[in-house]
Amino acid sequence: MKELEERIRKEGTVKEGNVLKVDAFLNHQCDVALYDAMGAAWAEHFAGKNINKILTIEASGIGMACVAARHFGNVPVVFAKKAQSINLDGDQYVTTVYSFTKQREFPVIVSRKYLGPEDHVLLIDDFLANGKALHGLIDICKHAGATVEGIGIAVEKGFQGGGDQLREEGYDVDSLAIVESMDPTTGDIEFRH
Ligand SMILES: O=P(O)(O)OC[C@H]1O[C@H](OP(=O)(O)OP(=O)(O)O)[C@H](O)[C@@H]1O
Ligand SMILES: O=c1[nH]c(=O)c2nc[nH]c2[nH]1
Repeated sequence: MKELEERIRKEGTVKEGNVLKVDAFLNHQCDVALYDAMGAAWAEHFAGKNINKILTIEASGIGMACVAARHFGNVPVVFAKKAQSINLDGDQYVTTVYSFTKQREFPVIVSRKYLGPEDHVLLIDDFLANGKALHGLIDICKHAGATVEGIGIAVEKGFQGGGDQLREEGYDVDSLAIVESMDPTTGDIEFRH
């Protein structure tokens, strides 16, 4: 998606440790018009798929998933929680995911009330790096008997391999920008086309 690539080039910064910082518009300060264009792009890619729910993971996926839902007939958005809470009741699907930015494992929790065998799910997230978060969400869908219809990602870091692994596993992954390489010394970013 040209608009997203341009924003990454203009406002993104490359940090040591394979970190691309895009918090000026994507995952701290949120450009809602950009989110809307991203939602439209995913809706075009997944047109014809019977999607009745969007599943994401806190925190950064939530905003863009909610805006994207407007392009999928206002389907409900469920976000997996990364901590137990007294506000979470009843039966839950639970798995564990290693967080790329926080560098530790988190429980990933979805209430059984909000995901089941009747669900045809679009997974959405801001970043796809090693694929840990997505595999956690897929794991939860498997436990729930839900069908994963596709995966919509804003920024995939192609060089970390998580996206290609998911494609090899047969998932339809639509990443709106795929970073093929990035250099923290020069700040250069190359995209895959
Ligand atoms: O493909 P992966 O290697 O799993 O990396 C991608 C995940 O990393 C980030 O989550 P993180 O837990 O780092 O932070 P967040 O709270 O900002 O969503 C991002 O939001 C994705 O969920
Ligand atoms: O802001 C972010 N930048 C990244 O490079 C990244 N990788 C996973 N999750 C990420 N979030």
